[in-house]
Amino acid sequence: MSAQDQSDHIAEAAENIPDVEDTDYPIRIRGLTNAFGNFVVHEHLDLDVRKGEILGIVGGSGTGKSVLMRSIIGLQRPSEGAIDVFGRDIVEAEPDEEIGVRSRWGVLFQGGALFSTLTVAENVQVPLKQFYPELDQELLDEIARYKVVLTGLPENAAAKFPSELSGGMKKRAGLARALALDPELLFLDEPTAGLDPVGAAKFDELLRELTDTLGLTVFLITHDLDTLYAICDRVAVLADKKVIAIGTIPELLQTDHPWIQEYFNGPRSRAAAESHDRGKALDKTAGEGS
Ligand SMILES: Nc1ncnc2c1ncn2[C@@H]1O[C@H](COP(=O)(O)OP(=O)(O)OP(=O)(O)O)[C@@H](O)[C@H]1O
Repeated sequence: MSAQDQSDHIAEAAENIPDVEDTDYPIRIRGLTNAFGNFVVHEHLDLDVRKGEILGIVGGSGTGKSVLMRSIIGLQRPSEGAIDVFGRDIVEAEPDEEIGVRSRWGVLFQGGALFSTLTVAENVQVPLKQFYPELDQELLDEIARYKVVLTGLPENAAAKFPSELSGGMKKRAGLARALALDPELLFLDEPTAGLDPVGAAKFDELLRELTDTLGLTVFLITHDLDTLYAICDRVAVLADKKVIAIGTIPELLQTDHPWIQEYFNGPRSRAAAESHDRGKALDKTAGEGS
């Protein structure tokens, strides 16, 4: 497809995005197609992310969850389609062009992706220096310390290198960096992968708490069924190159797509659901007793 054709398709898709108050849906995607050569990952995919929600993104391995995230943050130019973030067109913008939204999101990539030669504080300061080069070092240090503590790390973790941290601490440090710019939108790619169940549950708890207190909207790629039950408001399912369903888990269970049935009705999902229900019952008992 020529560059002109590509632009025409994108412009056409953009017209299909209804003109609503952008704050209701910080992310709106219409007709997204991503392909690598002849291999099509997404085909005419639509998705709306609601303000204030934690949206879980699930799908089999290779269904394009990470590619979808990369498209939204402008790291993967789609072959067709429109992606609006806070009402700004991401697809048409050049990667370095200042379009006023890049500082409004934070990203935690798969594996944390901390710079190994920088301390945690210096890692947190990377986006700050990029967007606010005029900030003096004293203020940078203060902001980094605050973000470190915000994510539940001890203050002395700020001076440590990633190699000196446990897996769970590294995830928190990555989260601290993702929160450096006080974003409204947070993208997380499998944040609890590799954590033990207790560490994963604590990370989930932290994420829910931060989402509610900071008013975040969260795009969360995960394979972790406990995470889906514990903290996601809705779940979007990627299959057949599209978002085939989106809703709460009970709503998804109403659909008869085989992957959804297998995923949410399988033994692992039932165990996660039961554990979640037990947790809620215990919370209720504790609440009544106090
Ligand atoms: N830069 C690239 N070049 C070629 N193919 C790519 C590229 N990036 C991703 N792909 C392919 O696109 C498909 C979707 O990849 P993606 O990483 O988004 O999957 P995923 O759903 O996140 O998978 P997983 O759950 O295993 O992490 C895969 O088949 C992958 O090999």
